[in-house]
Amino acid sequence: MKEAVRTVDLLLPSKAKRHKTQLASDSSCLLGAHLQSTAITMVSFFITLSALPVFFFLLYKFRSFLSKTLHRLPPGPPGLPIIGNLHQLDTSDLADHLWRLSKLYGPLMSLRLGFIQTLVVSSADMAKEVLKTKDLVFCTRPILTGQKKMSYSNKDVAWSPYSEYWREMRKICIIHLFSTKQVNSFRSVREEEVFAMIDAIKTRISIKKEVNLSETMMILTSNIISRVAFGKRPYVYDDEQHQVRRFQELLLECQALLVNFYYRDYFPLMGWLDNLNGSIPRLEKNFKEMDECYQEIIDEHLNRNRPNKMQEDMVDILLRVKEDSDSYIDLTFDNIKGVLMNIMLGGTETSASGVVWAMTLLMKNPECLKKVQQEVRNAIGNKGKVEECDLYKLNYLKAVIKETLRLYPVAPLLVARESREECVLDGYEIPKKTLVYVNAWAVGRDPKCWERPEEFEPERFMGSSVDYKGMDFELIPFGSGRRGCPGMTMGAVTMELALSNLVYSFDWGLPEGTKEINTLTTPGTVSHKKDELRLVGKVYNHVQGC
Ligand code: HEM
Repeated sequence: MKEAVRTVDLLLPSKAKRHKTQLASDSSCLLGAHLQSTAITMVSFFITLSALPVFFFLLYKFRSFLSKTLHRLPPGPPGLPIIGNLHQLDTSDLADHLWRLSKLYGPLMSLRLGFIQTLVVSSADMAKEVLKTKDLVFCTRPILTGQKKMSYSNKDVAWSPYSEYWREMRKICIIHLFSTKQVNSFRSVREEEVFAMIDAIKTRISIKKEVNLSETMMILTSNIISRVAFGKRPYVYDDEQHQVRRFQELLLECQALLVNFYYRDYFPLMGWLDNLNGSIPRLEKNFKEMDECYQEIIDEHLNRNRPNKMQEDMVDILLRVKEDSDSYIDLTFDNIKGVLMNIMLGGTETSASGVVWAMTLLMKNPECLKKVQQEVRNAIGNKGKVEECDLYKLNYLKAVIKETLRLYPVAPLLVARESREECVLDGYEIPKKTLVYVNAWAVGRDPKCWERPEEFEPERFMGSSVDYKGMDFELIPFGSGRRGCPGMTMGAVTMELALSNLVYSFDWGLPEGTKEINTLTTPGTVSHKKDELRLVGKVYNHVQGC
C-alpha cells in the first residue's frame, strides 16, 4: 500500500499534492482498480492468444480455398492447416527428400511452407521452362529475413529482386569483376595458393599425418577469394595447419544465419517469435560486426599509401567504378559491401565443396582415380605442378568435375527464385509470388536424360557436348538464365586447378581403419560432405614415375 502511495506521489503534479491525504485513503481503491484492469488485460490477452490458431486456421483455409479455386496448382503432398508442408520436410537432406517426393507427385510439385506457396521443379524439361522459356517470370528472388539484412536490404546482386538496380549492378559485376580477362588477371593468385596448399600437404605427409581435405580446401578457397576480393590472405599454413582470422569466423556465423529459419518469412504475424528465440538479435550482432570489417577493408583501400599493395583487387575495382562518373548507377559503400558479401559467400564454400565431392567420388571409384591421374601425369610429365595453361589438355579431369557436379551439385536447390507474375507451366497455374526451387540434384538424376543416373561415370561426358554453362538443362549446377552464376569461370578454374594438382602430386588412400567413405551431406544452400574427408597421401615422384 505504501509503495502505491509513493508511486502516486511521484506521478502527481505539485498542485494536486494538496489532496495527498485524501488520495492515500483512495489508494486502496486505485490499487483494486489497477488489479482489475490487469486481470481484464490478461484475460483478453489469453482470449486473443487462444483465438489466434482459429484465426490462422480460417486464414489458411481461405487462402488454400482461393488458391485452389483460382489456380490449378501442380500436385503435391497434402499439408496441415497453418504450417502447410513444413513439418514433412527433411531439412537434413532437403534436395534428396524433395527428389523422392517428386517421384510421387511429378516434376512440378506444389508445397505450402507456412503461408508461402512453393513450387519444386525436378526435371530437365521443366527446369528449361523455368530458367529459359519463362526466365523473365522467374528471375526475381524472394525477400527473406537473413538475406535482406546481410545484403544491406538487398543492395547486392545475389538476393536483389529483379529490377533496374539489379540489372545495372550485375552488369557492373560481369564487366568489371567476372569477365574472362578479369578472371585471368587473378591467375597468379590461384596458382600461388594451390602450390602453397600442395607444399602444406607434403609437410603433413612427411610427419605421417593424415590430410583433412575438407578443411584444406576451405583454407585454399578462402585464401584465393580473400586475396582476389580484398588483397588479403586470412589463413597461413603452419604446423597446426592454419590460423583463423576474425573475418572468417564472422563469415561462418553469417552463413549459419542465412540458412536459419525465421518465422516471419513463413508466418507473417509471428515475427515476434524471431525476437523471442534470439534469431534477430544474433542477426543484428553479426551484421554489425561484418559491417565493421567491410568498412575497415574499404578504409584501407581508400588509403592511398596502403602498404603491400600487390595488384588491383575487387574492392579497388569497385571503388574505381564508384568514382567513375560515367558508371551506370551511383554505387554506395553499402552496394560495395553487399557485393563483397556475395563474393565471399559465393566463391569460398562452393569451389571447396566441389573439389571435396570430386575427391570423394574418385576414392569410391579407384579406376576413375587411376585414369585421371594417368591423364594429368602424362600431360604434365615431370614439370612438378599443373599450371592454368595446362588445364586445356585435361579432358578427363573436366569430365570428372562435370560428373561430380551432376551427382553432387554444390547448390542442390540453386538459389531460390520467385514468380514475378501469374503464369502457366505445363498446364498448371502458378500464382504470382510463388517461391520456386529448381532441384539440380533431381535434374542430374533425371532418368529421361541420363543412363544409369546413379552411377559415377565421367566417361559419359567424353566426346559429349553437354556442359554446365547453362545451355544444357540436364546439367545445371551453376543455374541458368538471367540469374545464372556470374562466378562460374572463376569457380570452375579453381576446382580444375586444385583437383589436377591433388591427383598429380599424390597417391591417395583411406586412413587405417576406414573401410568406406560415406556421402552424407550437410543442410544449407551449399551442400558439403557431412563427415570431413580424411585421406592419407603419398608424394608421387614425377621423375621416377612412382
Ligand atoms: C563451384 C563454384 C560455384 C557454383 C557451383 C555456383 C553456383 C551458383 C548457383 C547455382 C547460383 C544461382 C543460379 C540461379 O539462380 O540460376 C549462383 C549465383 C551466384 N553466384 Fe555462384 N557458384 C559458384 C562460384 C561462384 C563464385 C566463385 C562467385 C563469385 C566470386 C559466385 C557468385 C555468384 C553470384 C553473385 C550469384 C548471384 C547471381 C544473381 O542472382 O544474379 N559464384 N551460383
